Amino acid sequence: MGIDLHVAVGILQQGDEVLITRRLRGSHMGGYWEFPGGKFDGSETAPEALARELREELGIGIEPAFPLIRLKYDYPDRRVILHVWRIARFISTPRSCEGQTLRWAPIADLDNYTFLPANKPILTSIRLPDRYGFVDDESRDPEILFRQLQALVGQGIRLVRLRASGLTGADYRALAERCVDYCAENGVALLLADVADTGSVLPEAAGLHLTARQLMMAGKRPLLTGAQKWVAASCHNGMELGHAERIGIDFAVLSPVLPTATHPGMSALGWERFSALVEGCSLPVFALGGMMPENLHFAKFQGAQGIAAIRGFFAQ
Ligand SMILES: Nc1nc2c([nH]c(=O)n2[C@H]2C[C@H](O)[C@@H](COP(=O)(O)OP(=O)(O)OP(=O)(O)O)O2)c(=O)[nH]1
Ligand SMILES: [Mg+2]
Repeated sequence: MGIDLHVAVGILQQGDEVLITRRLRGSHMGGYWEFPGGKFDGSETAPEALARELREELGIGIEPAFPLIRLKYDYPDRRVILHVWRIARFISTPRSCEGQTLRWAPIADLDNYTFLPANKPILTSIRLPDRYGFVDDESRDPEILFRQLQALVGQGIRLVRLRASGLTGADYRALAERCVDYCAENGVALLLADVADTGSVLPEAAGLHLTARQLMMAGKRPLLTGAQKWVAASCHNGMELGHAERIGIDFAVLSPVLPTATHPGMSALGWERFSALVEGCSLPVFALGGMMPENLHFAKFQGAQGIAAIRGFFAQ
């Protein structure tokens, strides 16, 4: 395949709506919906290409916020590398400068549009928050675990993994039932631990989070019934990330990024390695291991969707 085609893509959001555009018939992949943007010119950086493309296509001036996701996709005739950025602010009202259809679409309705086939991870990334909290205590006490969930939700966390490694079978299921109800009332997406343990609770939850071991044993993405479920996976290296991507996992958590008190013996990846691994993977990836709220902004510039933590969200 020819050279890699670098493309800058901008996500403009107002309230619950994002700006989508429809590719002109006659262009590469004409008729599909996409996000505004276009190819890098010469030695432009992503923010430079984005500023120029959005001026040309929408007639607006922009201030980029941070990189949301970077991904690679092979079309039959070309490989594209999409550099997707969130836009912090824009000046003047976006209008169609090239005859393309523009629409402010509610994020909840994006599945109703036929997007370019490369865009699936972008849609996941837009829907995901930038903080992922784990309920994870060695404790076997469901009360303690439930209070951990309440505390995470109290911190504004809207995506939670119910790991509860000390509980199995009916005990885990009973806790999961309680947590699913609480999360539904509070607008929180709850990911459960294991299909075997969750049974009838699973359709009520937002999805599943697989351990690295479960991931590597899975020959395909677990099929979940119900509207728009997520399957996430824990990864520690490029092989696991690659497998997650191949079997259609929606997003990953990569760890340990920094040394942690909970896994003192384990050697940390460090940000440089984290960044390189994320660059080789086209899924949204959360950074886990020693994460504190103040790491969030930096993590995004290292390619992360955001940060995941067990205790870090409660640091003083
Ligand atoms: N703008 C944009 N391009 C995308 C998205 N997803 C995706 O696969 N692409 C691909 C399609 C195209 O092959 C490539 C963008 O190239 P393009 O032809 O639109 O580039 P451009 O805006 O500079 O257009 P032109 O100057 O060639 O007319 O990236 C997306 O969401 N937005
Ligand atoms: Mg374009």
